[in-house]
Amino acid sequence: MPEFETIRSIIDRKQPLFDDIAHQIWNLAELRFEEKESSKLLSSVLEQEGFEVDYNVAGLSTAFTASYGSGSPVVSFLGEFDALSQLSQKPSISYQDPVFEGESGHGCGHHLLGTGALASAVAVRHYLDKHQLPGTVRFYGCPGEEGGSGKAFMAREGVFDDIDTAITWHPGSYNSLFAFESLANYQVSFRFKGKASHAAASPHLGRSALDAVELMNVGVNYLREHMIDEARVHYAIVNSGGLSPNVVQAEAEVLYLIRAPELSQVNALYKRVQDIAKGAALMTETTFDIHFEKGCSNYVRNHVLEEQMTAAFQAVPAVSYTDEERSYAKAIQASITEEERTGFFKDIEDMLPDDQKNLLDTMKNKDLLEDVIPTTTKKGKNIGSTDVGDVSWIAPTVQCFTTCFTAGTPFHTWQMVTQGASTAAYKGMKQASLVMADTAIRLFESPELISKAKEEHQSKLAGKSYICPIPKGVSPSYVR
Ligand SMILES: Nc1ccc(C(=O)N[C@@H](CCC(=O)O)C(=O)O)cc1
Repeated sequence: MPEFETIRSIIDRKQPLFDDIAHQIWNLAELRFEEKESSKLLSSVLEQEGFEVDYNVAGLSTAFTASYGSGSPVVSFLGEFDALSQLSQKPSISYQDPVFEGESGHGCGHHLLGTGALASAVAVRHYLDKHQLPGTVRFYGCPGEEGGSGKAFMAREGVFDDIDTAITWHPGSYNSLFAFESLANYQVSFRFKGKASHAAASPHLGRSALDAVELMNVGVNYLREHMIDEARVHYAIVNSGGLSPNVVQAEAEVLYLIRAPELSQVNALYKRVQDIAKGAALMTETTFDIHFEKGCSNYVRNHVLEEQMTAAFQAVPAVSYTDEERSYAKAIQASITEEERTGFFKDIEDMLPDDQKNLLDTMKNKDLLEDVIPTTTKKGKNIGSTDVGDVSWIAPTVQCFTTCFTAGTPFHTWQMVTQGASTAAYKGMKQASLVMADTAIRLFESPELISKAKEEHQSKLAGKSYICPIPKGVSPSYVR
């Protein structure tokens, strides 16, 4: 069993630095694959801690790895640090107010995610030294999770091939294992070309690419009734062909995100969406080409590792909040709708084991949930997609959520951005660091757990092996 006090004292000593790094990344709010400064901040801490750092990993300028120690086992932590566009927001307030209108913000807490995972790697590095434990601890600086699937690009180049396990977390509004599967997806754009013309004088000579986009979307909307319930297809018109209604739009582009529980199902849907695009082109006498942006795999859970993380959660004391933190959480609650809050607690109810549903009664009165929510091995609800899925196909992977935000805070909102800079969020980050470090040390101390986790992994994959959903030759796409 890990000496929890050792882990805690390492992290305690360095926590002011970690909080400062997270806060700087929050301020930078760099978008996918452009996280130059954020990546540098994290890698420089690891360099100072004696890790060997590789930059430009997999040809991505903001991806890096940092390793400490040698030989096996190789226990890794995954850290993200990208922000979301259009979510600029002032810190620690309870109303929407951007710092700079239209700029980016950390609406998914990745400033905490990357820094919290880094703190675990640092703690484990010192712990290994102190206890003379063999093996390698590695931190993966993973850019572009949002709409970029940076980890899938890294996986395509074999960057994760020698790891034994991967550990990560995600900031959230409760403490628990990440007890969900996630959806595999493809992100693909369809660029239609038509012919410009004067829309009043010679409309008969024009062929509208925008019409093609609209017809394609209508076609896909009819497809929805005839696809599996768990699938999701969304689109954004990223080029509507211009701002003049009196010019027939000669070009237009629509970006699709196609999701399903398995990549094979995504692929089948993708073929049907392509047929719809062909139909739209035929109807409008336009042409189109396809630009494959990225894809990611579904997340494979590992219960052997989850058991260790559950034990780690029990070793870490519950966070206590100040009156000020509680009243801030309450103030944010005022901006969260009844439906959002009800849905949030319904999700927790679904997650709880049948004989522990009563835990919900006390939680329902709270804004900041310090409780650890027990989970089961049953399939959780659909939470979207994550490129952690790709890593989970390569090696046994485990993740948790910790409470960083008030109950019911929806992801990708100004509420998440503003709370991301609050002291309660940093407490959640620290709790995650402690849980992840404790989990990792359990694996270093009992490598047979890794063998068991690998057996489970092999049996879950049932003979299949990882195939990167992103074809060779596709390069990462930036936010437009
Ligand atoms: N623990 C989480 C992991 C991922 C997400 C999330 O929102 N992911 C994006 C990723 C989309 C993508 O694959 O590009 C999504 O599902 O829309 C949310 C919580």
